[in-house]
Amino acid sequence: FLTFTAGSPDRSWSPQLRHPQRGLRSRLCALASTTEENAWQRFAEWVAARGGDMANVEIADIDGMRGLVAARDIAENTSIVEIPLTASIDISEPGNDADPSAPALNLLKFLDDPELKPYMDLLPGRTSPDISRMPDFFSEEELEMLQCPEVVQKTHRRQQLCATRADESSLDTEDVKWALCTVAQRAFSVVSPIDGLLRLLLPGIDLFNHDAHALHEMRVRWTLQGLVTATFKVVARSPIKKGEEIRICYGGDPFRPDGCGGDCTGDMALTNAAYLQRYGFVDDCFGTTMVDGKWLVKPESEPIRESLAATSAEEDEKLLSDSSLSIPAKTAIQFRRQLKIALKAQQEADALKAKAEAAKSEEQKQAEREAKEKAEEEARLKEANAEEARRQLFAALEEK
Ligand SMILES: C[S@@+](CC[C@H](N)C(=O)[O-])C[C@H]1O[C@@H](n2cnc3c(N)ncnc32)[C@H](O)[C@@H]1O
Repeated sequence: FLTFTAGSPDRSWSPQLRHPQRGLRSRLCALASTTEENAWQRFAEWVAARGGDMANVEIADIDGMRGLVAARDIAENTSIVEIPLTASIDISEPGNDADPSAPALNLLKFLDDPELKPYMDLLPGRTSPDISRMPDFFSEEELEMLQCPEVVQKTHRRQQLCATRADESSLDTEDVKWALCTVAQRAFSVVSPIDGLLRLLLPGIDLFNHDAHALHEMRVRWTLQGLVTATFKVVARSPIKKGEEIRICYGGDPFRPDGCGGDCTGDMALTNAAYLQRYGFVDDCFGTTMVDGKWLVKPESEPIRESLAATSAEEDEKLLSDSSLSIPAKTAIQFRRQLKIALKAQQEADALKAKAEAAKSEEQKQAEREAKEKAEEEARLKEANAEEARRQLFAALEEK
């Protein structure tokens, strides 16, 4: 692992907004004298001053991607990072939960708050790989390369929303898109016992990269100390050695306890369409492939299947060996290749299942039908008993 060292500043990690009212030009000049290393140190000190604890980790460049590595050995079941609610940045827009542009506009308002500078200085900027891989920044040609009309349509809607909001607020559309993507990648949705649904930036916790197999867990604990407050932490679920990169899982995996147990309808485990649109990358783990496969064989996915047929996974593989591909083009081809792999796997599994079904004798099929009916009858009975118990309880309470 390469930890960030002093050297020429990498401006791509800092927001590059061009709005003259915001005095960003002078801020970008000031940034030219910063280095990743001292930006990290200022950030870690800032988190500590706000009551957070990041002493167990440090920022690093791992094969070209920024993330967190263990600064020391970390024992199982201990906190890796802890951030109190008071160190979070609330970008919620009360009463407007459904509009993704609302927290994005709030992020833009906070961008030049001197109090928050150590955090804002670390946000990946408009030209960083993290942001360039978001479909919102793809050209029309690159969007077509996804071979997925559903994602293209959703991206067009997001682009239109950003253009409208930029127009209404006299902002640059690219800046609103940057903010929308940054919120999608980094903000957490949290249900507060007092305030309901909140959109929070959790400085430090948003530096963990994704691994579908990661065991480490994000937890929140609400407490009443005069005021309601909370602590957000990432807890080690296996021992971690100093220098190891630490990741968390962004979406459920069907095989994890919080996943769907192998019959996912996509509510818990994310599809690659969701990974791409929220985070700008493609996940090739087995669980995501399975969830993609189930999504892609559905009748309503016919337009996607037709579009994917334009090239084969093998052709896509060959295209990916071209080192001159732009970041968006590479991301788009990785995406469509992964969908083809998932679709083929699901179709083959379904064909095998159908063949096994056809090979069953009439007696076997009859026995299975009877077992299914029996199980359904038992479930109905159980529910009826529970309902009766509830009814009796309410009747007894009413009598009292
Ligand atoms: C919450 S941030 C994580 C920290 C981020 N890498 C940084 O430097 O600030 C999420 C973003 O990190 C990148 N990322 C995280 N995990 C990744 C993975 N497994 N593959 C590719 N990119 C990943 C993506 O750009 C994603 O949107």
